[in-house]
Amino acid sequence: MTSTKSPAVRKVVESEKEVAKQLCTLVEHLSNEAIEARGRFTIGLSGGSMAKFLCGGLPSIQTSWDKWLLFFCDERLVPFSNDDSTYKIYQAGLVGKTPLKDEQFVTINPDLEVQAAAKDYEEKIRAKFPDSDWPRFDLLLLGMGPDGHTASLFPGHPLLDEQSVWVAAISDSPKPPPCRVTMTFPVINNAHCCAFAMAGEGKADMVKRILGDGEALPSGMVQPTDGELLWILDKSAASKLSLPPTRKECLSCCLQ
Ligand SMILES: O=C1O[C@H](COP(=O)(O)O)[C@@H](O)[C@H](O)[C@H]1O
Repeated sequence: MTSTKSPAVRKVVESEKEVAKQLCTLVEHLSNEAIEARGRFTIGLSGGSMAKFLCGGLPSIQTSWDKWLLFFCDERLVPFSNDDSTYKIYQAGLVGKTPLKDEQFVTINPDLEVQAAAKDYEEKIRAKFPDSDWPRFDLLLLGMGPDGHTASLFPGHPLLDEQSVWVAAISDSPKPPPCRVTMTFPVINNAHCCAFAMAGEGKADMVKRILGDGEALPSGMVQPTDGELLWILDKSAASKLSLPPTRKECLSCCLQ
């Protein structure tokens, strides 16, 4: 990994619908770029509102779907039949509605206990990134909780300092369900691109604390060392930022 950090590109749009549209345009652009450059597209998904943005818009994009490999930035350790399962949401929202097949999702094994599930998930990722010290995902899509958490990396939690594993187990998540697995910061910050997307007034205070005041909360610790960082916000989520600039020279091609 190199040590240059990219400044965040902030894109502020009118509405939640526009956030989803911008996000799906970004995914389309980066998937085609990655497939052309590296022959495949490796994307990490998040749960919560991110799943709604993507499941609505991705079915209409133009991409070589058979070249996609989909991972989870974090996943809740519950059966795939449980409504808390992030895989369940994407499976229902994308398989059958796009040409994506179940086999293209790299999923956790929800039958394992949490430490074993993290180890197993790391091995599955390692198999797709052989001979790598750290995996280099094309795109990691991240959400931000009201406490500033991202993936399953929560404020004040010892996992924020985890530097040795690709995937960590958490059994005391402050947000239910308590048992989850999560990518760690060295993995997240080694991606070609990390993108946050969010909408609504409920995100505004935390957006200001992180992007405006620079507080070192987990979402603010997403700083790719040699990649792009993008925050797509609607007007309400950006409403407490005094000046929401967009750095036009970067990623502008796909975010008009
Ligand atoms: O629990 C989780 O929360 C975050 C944020 O969710 P949101 O609905 O506020 O966007 C999500 O990114 C993460 O994947 C999930 O496990």
